[in-house]
Amino acid sequence: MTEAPAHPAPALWPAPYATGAVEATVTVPGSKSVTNRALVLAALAAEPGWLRRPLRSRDSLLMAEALRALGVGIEEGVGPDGEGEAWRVIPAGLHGPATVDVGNAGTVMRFLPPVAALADGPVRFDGDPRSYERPLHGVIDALRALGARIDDDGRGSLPMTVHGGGALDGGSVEIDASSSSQFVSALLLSAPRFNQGVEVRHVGGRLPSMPHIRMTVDMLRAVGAQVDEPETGGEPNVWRVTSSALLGRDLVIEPDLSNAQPFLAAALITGGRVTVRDWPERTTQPGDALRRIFTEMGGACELTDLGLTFTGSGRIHGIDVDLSEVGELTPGIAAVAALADSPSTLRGVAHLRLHETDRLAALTREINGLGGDVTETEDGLHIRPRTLHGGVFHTYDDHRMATAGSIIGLAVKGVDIENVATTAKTLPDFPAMWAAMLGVPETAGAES
Ligand SMILES: O=C(O)C1=C[C@@H](OP(=O)(O)O)[C@@H](O)[C@H](O)C1
Ligand SMILES: C=C(OP(=O)(O)O)C(=O)O
Repeated sequence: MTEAPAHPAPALWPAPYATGAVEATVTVPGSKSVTNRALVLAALAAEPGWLRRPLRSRDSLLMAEALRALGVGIEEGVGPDGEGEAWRVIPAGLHGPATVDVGNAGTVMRFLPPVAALADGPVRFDGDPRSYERPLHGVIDALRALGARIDDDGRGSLPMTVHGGGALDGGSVEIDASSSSQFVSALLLSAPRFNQGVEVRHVGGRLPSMPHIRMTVDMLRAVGAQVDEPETGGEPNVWRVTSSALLGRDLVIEPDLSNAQPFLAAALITGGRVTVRDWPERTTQPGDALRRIFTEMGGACELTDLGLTFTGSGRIHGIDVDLSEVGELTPGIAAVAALADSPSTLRGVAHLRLHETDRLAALTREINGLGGDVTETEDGLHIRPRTLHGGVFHTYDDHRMATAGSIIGLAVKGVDIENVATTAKTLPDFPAMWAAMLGVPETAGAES
């Protein structure tokens, strides 16, 4: 985690305080994880495809821009049925030289180097300062073992150049993906285009974010790839993808259930009722676990034809929970836990120290800055609820820190979120959506 910036003065957004029970119905934009996988798979397909209701945010636009730089056609417009936004993806030969800005998007920095290895020239990868600190060695080492040439000046991280050779051998590789499941997803997504496909064997400590690997496998199968994996009878910690052509599909992107979290939390915290439209009946998104986790923290949910309705009970309970599978939900759960009637222990998320910021340190510092009592453990947080007071909640360029602070602001007067605009990484309209949920005017400071 970088120090909270002292100069220039950060833009502050007064987080709206909820004066009563929140009653709202919300449409949450498309999933970042599904959109960015769909873009990669469509770009590697043998025929054009459609993405309907894609997420339009910093992370997905960086992915689209990078694929365009490699020669892929991506036309943004409305779908053939005239309903909502749809992007047409037209695969083409992948060309270098090209440059890719990954921003601070894990999906872009991990999923695209294998695609770049298939290009016919050098592809330079660079990004935000934080992207230099996020682990990438799993992808770099694996690609080298599979036949790619990569110049990273020996750092094992960004910036780097992938010298695409027009094709990649592929084959068997061992990786330690305990610091990010995205290493596995990255290799699997491009593997149908490797000459020999791939066999990825994870050999390190516990693999986090398993639902995201399931999402990768499901989406590969949906475009015709043949995948063997542990959960359908394969060897533990081994994934195999066969070399094959991929279909161009017409895919409707699910709403981002992790970005639904603050809205469901609003119902939980205020004893209100919030419906998130179009919640999928079946999904690999980790956000689906909120149904169980938030119910345990106080409240009830119901899945109907309209979506998921969560009703708060007026009480918020602490929770002892392993979040290893659903790490990206941790900031929002920590925020709710800080307002609960009993302590919480959040476990299994040591790898969050390598996310957009060191999320364990950032949550501890910012909740304690409002009068909270949070301690870091080896693999998570221990949160003892205290009466909180207003103050500045710093976000460290982390979208989920901004939404976590906003959750606390619903119950605590005078919380100012520094740089709420960082939510643009995955949810650019967050301040307006939050104000609309509460029926209040959008406040200043949100636009900078
Ligand atoms: O594959 C994906 O789309 C993601 C995987 C997870 O990464 P880690 O396994 O690095 O936590 C998750 O936290 C991230 O938000 C999105
Ligand atoms: C960890 C996250 O993002 P990324 O895809 O950049 O890893 C996240 O969105 O919580």
